[in-house]
Amino acid sequence: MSGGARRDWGARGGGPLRGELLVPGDKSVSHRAIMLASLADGVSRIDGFLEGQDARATEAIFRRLGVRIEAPGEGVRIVHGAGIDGLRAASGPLDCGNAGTAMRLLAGLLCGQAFDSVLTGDASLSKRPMGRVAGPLARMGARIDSAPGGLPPLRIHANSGLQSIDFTAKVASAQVKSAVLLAGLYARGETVVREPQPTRDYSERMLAAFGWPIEFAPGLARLRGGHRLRATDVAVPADFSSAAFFLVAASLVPGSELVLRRVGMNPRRTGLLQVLRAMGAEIAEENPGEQGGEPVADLRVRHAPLRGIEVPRAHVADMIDEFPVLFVAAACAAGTTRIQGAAELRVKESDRIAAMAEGLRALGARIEETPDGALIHGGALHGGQVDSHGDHRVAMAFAVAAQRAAGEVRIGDVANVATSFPGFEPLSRSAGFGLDAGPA
Ligand SMILES: O=C(O)C1=C[C@@H](OP(=O)(O)O)[C@@H](O)[C@H](O)C1
Ligand SMILES: C=C(OP(=O)(O)O)C(=O)O
Repeated sequence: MSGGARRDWGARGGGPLRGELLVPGDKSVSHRAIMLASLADGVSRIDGFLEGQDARATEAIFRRLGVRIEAPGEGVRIVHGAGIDGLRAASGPLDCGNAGTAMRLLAGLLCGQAFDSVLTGDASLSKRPMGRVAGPLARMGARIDSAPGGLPPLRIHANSGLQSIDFTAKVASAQVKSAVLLAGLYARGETVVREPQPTRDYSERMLAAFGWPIEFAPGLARLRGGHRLRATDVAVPADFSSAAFFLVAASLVPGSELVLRRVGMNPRRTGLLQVLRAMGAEIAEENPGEQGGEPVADLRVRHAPLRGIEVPRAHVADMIDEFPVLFVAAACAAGTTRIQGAAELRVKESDRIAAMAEGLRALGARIEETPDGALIHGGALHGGQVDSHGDHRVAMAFAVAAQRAAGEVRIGDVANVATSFPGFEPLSRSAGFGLDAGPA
């Protein structure tokens, strides 16, 4: 589940980047579409489903929980909803693979069921903190056992009466918010989640689309237990986080012009766009529209010289998955970029501050790490050997760095790119990236 055999890349600048690209479907939306469609009454169709390992892990888990899911074509799923109380116990543990989203949202959802479940993950997920969901869920009356330190695996005991809570989260995390809201579907009374900074609101929007009464505004969500979900079709937009690699690459490589088609533009996801523009990037939004209740647009990006900035803390949650590639933009910009308030990066698939600082230094960049960010001094990059630490976003960020580096960049341990961005290699090559799969 965690990407299979080790793979490496050899990457180098291949000249200007050009063309029109459609990146795969949004990962956050794909996870949630499977979950809510599985719990709904009736049949839902999902189009644009991400055929990546993370979303497929969630799909496989719901099949094991007794839900019939057909896959008639690439990116299409027909989900025969089991109803809000229709899931069945699976025999054996449920493997979330590399997906923090799967494990944390499922923790919330499964503590509302009439049976016990065990959630496991790969080596990376097994090091990620689950106390942040187990804590509030325990306050709701859930019984969840974890390994020492609040780590996976999680054993979730059958629901013996969940109570609603009014929960003020310490970390800005859509996964924590979603876990509490999903448990709230099964709780008596009104569940309220308050956030220190607003995070992506896909769970809220999608619950509303499936007919569950919910009130939400940036930083706040409230719902009551005891309703039912109505099947609905979901059209998943292209993932902004996947488009981000091309936004930065085309900005950095002279002569480039790329169009990223039909990209999801939920304002809680597009912080990188504001930050890149403040750095001098030329990115235009064209053909704005709507897909599956989400704003979408084509993004046209042209090469432009970038300058370092202080990244506003207010944007951090809105670009939490884009920091690896922002590190690359900053390392190639004129002047210094300061990142603060981003300690969450240390508990993602890898410690993304350490992984990016280590790799960019190996390519000649000057970076000072801080506990919650970094100071990145822009300059020229040379070739070298870097390690992605098994982290998909770190691997793709270094493939972008290589397009601007003076020599070849060898990137170790890239198999996990398939968790979020299947087809990254051919798609990026079609845009002009120099990128080969090398020997291990
Ligand atoms: O809810 C989601 O779908 C996600 C929330 C974010 O995690 P946190 O909630 O841990 O910040 C993000 O990093 C992850 O890729 C997807
Ligand atoms: C952090 C990420 O995902 P998850 O938490 O679902 O593993 C990511 O995709 O960058």
